[in-house]
Amino acid sequence: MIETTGLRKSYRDRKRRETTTVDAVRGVDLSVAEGEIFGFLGPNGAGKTTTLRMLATLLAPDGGTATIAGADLLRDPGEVRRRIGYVAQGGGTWDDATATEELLLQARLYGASKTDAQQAAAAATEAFGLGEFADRPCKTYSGGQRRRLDVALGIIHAPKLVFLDEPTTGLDPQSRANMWDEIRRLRGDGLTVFLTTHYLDEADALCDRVAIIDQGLIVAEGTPAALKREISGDAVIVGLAGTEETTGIAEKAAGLLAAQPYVLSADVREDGALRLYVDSGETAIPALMRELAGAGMELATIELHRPTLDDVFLAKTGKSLRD
Ligand SMILES: Nc1ncnc2c1ncn2[C@@H]1O[C@H](COP(=O)(O)OP(=O)(O)OP(=O)(O)O)[C@@H](O)[C@H]1O
Repeated sequence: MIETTGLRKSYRDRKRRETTTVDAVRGVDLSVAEGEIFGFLGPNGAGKTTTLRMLATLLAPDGGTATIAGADLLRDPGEVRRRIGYVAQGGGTWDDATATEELLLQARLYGASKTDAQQAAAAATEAFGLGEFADRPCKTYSGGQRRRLDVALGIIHAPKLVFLDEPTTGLDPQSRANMWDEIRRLRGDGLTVFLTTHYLDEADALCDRVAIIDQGLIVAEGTPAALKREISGDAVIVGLAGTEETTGIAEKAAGLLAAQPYVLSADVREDGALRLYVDSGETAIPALMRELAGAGMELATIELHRPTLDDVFLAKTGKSLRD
C-alpha cells in the first residue's frame, strides 16, 4: 500500500542573513502492506510529520520515490490524494458547524452527488456513533467526540489508506480505548491505517507493524513482538535466600547459570539480585529453578520482565518517550 525509497526533505531556515539547512528526512525506505495498522514512532523533531505530510501529498519531497495506494506520489499526486484520507493532529472542523454539515460538505468536496453525500454522512454518523450529537455545533463536543468526527471526515470518501496524525493525543483513557476500537474497525473494513503516536503502549497494542524514525532515518521496522525479541529477550530477576549476608552466593549462581544454553547473559545487580536475560521466561524459569535447587541454593523471589516497546525505542534511539 505504501512503498518508499530514499525519501528526502530538507528545510531552509532563514534567520537574519544566515540560511541554515535542516535535513528533516534523510532517505526513508518504508513498506506498508495492505490492510495493516502501521505505527510511525519517533522522538520530537525526528521527522514524523514531515514524512507523513510528504506521503499525504501535502509537502513535495526533495528526492526519492514513493508509490501510495498504487499511484506514483511524484508523478501523480492528484491520484494519490483521491485514494487516501488524512486526519491532521488538530482536526479541521468549524466550531459553529454541526457534524452532519461537516460530513455533507466533505463528501461534496470529494465529488459526491447530493444524494450520495447524504447517504455517506448517514453511514458515517452510524458507524462512528455520532448520532446523539450530530446536529449540535462542534464547539459543544468533548475531545473524544471531536476526534471521532475528525476520523469520520477523513474516510468519508472511502479511501484505501488513511493517515492519522496522533489520533489519541489529549484523549482520556476511555475515549482512547474507543478510538482504538474505531481504528481496529477500519482495519476490519479493509482499510490500511498509517498512524503516528507518542504512546508506545498504543503502538504495541494496536499496530501490526511499526517503524521508528530518529534524526530523519528509519532505525527499526517490524512487528512490535519481533522488535522486542531483537533487543534483549525476557529478563528474570532472582532473589536468593541469604544473599545479603553472603553476597558470594549470587555471583556463584550467576556463573552457574551463565553456562546454561537457555541463558543469554547473567550478572548480579547492585541490590544483590541475580539478573538473567533469557530467550523465553516460560522455558527458562523451571530449568533455572531446578539448577539452583541442585546446587543447594534457596530461591526467595523470582520476577519476569518482558521488554516493552519503550526498551526498543531506548535501544534504537538512546531516548525514552517516557521522558
Ligand atoms: N517549516 C519548517 N522549517 C524549518 N524547519 C522545520 C520545518 N518543519 C520542521 N522542521 C524541522 O525538521 C525536523 C523534523 O521535524 P518534524 O516536524 O517532521 O518532526 P516530528 O518527528 O514530527 O516532531 P514532533 O513529534 O515534535 O511533531 C525538526 O528539526 C524541525 O525543527
